[in-house]
Amino acid sequence: MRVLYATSECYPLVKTGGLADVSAALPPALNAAGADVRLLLPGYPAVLNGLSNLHEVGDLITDLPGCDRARLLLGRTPDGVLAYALDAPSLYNRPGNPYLGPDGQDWPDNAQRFAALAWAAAGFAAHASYDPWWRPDILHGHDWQAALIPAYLALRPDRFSGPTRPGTVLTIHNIAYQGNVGPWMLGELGLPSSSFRVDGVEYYGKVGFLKAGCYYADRLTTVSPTYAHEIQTAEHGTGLQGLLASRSAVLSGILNGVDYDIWDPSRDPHIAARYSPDDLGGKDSCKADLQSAFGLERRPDAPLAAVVSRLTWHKGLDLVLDAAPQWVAWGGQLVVLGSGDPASEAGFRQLAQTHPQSVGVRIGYDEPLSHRIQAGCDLFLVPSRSEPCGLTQMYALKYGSLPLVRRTGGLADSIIDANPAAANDGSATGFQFVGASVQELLWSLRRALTLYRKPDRWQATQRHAMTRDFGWSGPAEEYMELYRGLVP
Ligand SMILES: Nc1ncnc2c1ncn2[C@@H]1O[C@H](COP(=O)(O)OP(=O)(O)O[C@H]2O[C@H](CO)[C@@H](O)[C@H](O)[C@H]2O)[C@@H](O)[C@H]1O
Repeated sequence: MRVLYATSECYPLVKTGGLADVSAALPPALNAAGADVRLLLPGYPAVLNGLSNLHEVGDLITDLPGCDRARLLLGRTPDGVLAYALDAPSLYNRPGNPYLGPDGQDWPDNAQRFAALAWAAAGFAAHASYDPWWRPDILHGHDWQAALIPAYLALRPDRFSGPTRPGTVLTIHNIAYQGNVGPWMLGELGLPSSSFRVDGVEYYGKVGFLKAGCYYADRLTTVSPTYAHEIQTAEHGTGLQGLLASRSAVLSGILNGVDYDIWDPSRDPHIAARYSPDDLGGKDSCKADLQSAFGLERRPDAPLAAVVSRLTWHKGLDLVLDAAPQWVAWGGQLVVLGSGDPASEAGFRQLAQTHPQSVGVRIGYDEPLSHRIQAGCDLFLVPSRSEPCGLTQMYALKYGSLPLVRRTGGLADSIIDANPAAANDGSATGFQFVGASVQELLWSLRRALTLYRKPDRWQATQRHAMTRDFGWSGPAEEYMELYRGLVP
């Protein structure tokens, strides 16, 4: 089973969020399950510099949207997965964030940049010249950046028909990001004007990349079963709910996994002391390390809650901001690592200034610090309004930092609330709340505090959380089954 896995980010080469973690971990897991997966990545400087043994394959590509000359290079990721880099300097040779310019705004040509990625992926279906030695059976695109792949196959048979048509899969990691552009872009994107209709690429008067993918892909997946259901509703579907409901027979939710080579407190090089379910002692040192890193009062008995997140509205962190004064009044501490919405950044900065002994805030992106936070906190907060899967709550389980989450998407599917029934039979792994309100968040913080004040029961819950298996082998099997359904 040859799978071309087209994605706009992959850890550790380029990462802005969870998509990068999945793109790094799922392909090796699929390869271990018997597939032959190769990545296709935009040739950002970090990708060209980070892939080893990079060499040119195939002919020059001269028909990409928005770019007249590009090369395909093949190399290996640090995890050993083969990866094609689409070397199109006019589109990708820019430093920093893959989507945003130095002014913090989207690059104005993002539509062309990611249409080109999809175009190159679709080209593998037709052109033996792309890589004479390797033709994919499946084209698997991720998020809006790769969502035009199935649209190109369907709408441009003049360019993209080959001896056999590969199956197409589109995975939605977050439906909130859709890639919508004005209809005047159709020609530049290589889409026929006849496709600008509701049963095509049109989406509320615009060209919708994600919409087009949802319409044309053979299979649609998203990253948790609950989110697969939620995106068919008006509350979460962001306008695509009708289309997705009409395609529910080919839509499924496969929960993401965790790469335990990277996220495991018994061998994490970033944390102050190693620990495991059998010996939790090191976690106290990690907590002390975290308190001093954020200049907080060194109180071993203070319940320390933490957030590591992009600061966007859908992550629900305004609720944390509003609940924090009460949490501090209860004796709690809080550390926050994140960046994003300027108002949210300012709010957290202000909170830390008001409570310097109890609240520490770091605005920015810091991978090693995120490990120290996972290890050093007691409670890990993910109060998202919507959360397709969420990875940090699963990392927190492994680090014995009990997740406190809103019951939505993958948070609902991965955390078992410490309600009386679950607490009695020992199955609880964290805390959930339902309504996106400060009152509900505070109520579950209070429940967490009550459990925290019973160290034996708290530690039993930690141990249970730490031994849950959210590795990638199960999800990889589910993707394999899906692929098999597409290959005759
Ligand atoms: N300031 C910071 N410093 C360091 N590290 C930071 C950071 N901010 C975030 N991170 C890291 O980025 C990743 C975030 O992953 P998530 O799954 O929580 O969210 P994201 O919304 O980006 O991903 C989308 O895609 C993923 C993958 O499918 C889904 O799980 C998710 O629900 C969906 O919204 C984690 O590895 C986290 O540690």
